Amino acid sequence: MVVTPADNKQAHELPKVMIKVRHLANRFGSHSVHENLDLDIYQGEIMGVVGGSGTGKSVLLRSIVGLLQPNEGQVEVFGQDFLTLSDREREPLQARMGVLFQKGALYSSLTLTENVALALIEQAGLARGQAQYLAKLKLALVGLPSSAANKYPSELSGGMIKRAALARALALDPDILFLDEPTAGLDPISAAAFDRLLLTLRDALNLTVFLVTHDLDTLYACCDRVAVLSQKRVLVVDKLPQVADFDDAWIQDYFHGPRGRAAQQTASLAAQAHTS
Ligand SMILES: Nc1ncnc2c1ncn2[C@@H]1O[C@H](COP(=O)(O)OP(=O)(O)OP(=O)(O)O)[C@@H](O)[C@H]1O
Repeated sequence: MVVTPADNKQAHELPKVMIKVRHLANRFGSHSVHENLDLDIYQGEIMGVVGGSGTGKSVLLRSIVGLLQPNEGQVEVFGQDFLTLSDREREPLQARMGVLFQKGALYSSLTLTENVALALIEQAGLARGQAQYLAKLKLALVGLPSSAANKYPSELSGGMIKRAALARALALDPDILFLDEPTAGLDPISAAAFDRLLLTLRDALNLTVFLVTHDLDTLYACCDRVAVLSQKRVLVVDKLPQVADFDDAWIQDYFHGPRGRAAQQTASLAAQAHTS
């Protein structure tokens, strides 16, 4: 059973913090992207990270997973001060984090099985045969038919490629999954199917999910809480209705513009259908 922050509160227990970011600053030359950014992510939650283009959502993701050294601040993951660890100390923790990058980036010259197996060979040191066997299980886990396993990315639809990239992110059985725009470029039906898959996997695998998205339907369908990046920091982090009520021009446009209203209506209809 997944223990959500809400369940934990009911049990009068504090939720376990999986990612703790404090006073983070990221600057590129004279361009300051983050200053004094704080964020906590709890075990088992899906945290949606939104914000205008260029507000630093991907930079935040890269700072947390250790691909970018911030200029200032602390990043604790699994209770460990990530930025002060040596590469050797950090590697086993990084193996517990799966990442699906914005551009999906599967190797075009490898089949789906080979793409997923590569992570198991390179990062877990598995023999090729074992890695390919496990890779096929991961592809099945994300709902790909066995006939897709030996295909190349160019032979597949966008939705199938996203699923394969997700299988690769899950290759090492991570505790935290980072997704950068996983539904970008998908048609609405494939995007909704991806959202359902994410919820199922979160529950089945007890994942904590850091989800960068512009997709309002995904926010309504999947996220336990939402963090809005603006003004170089997390302007607000809360459950979606509270965030949508926050007094800020970008937030009001985003959540209460035509697309925001449509996403909210879809979510209410889905909730009604679920309860009737
Ligand atoms: N390696 C880098 N060198 C210089 N500038 C960078 C680098 N990486 C990111 N930036 C800049 O940091 C800012 C934030 O980039 P980031 O990709 O995190 O934005 P984002 O919020 O994810 O945007 P989008 O929603 O458009 O994907 C941008 O202005 C970008 O140009």
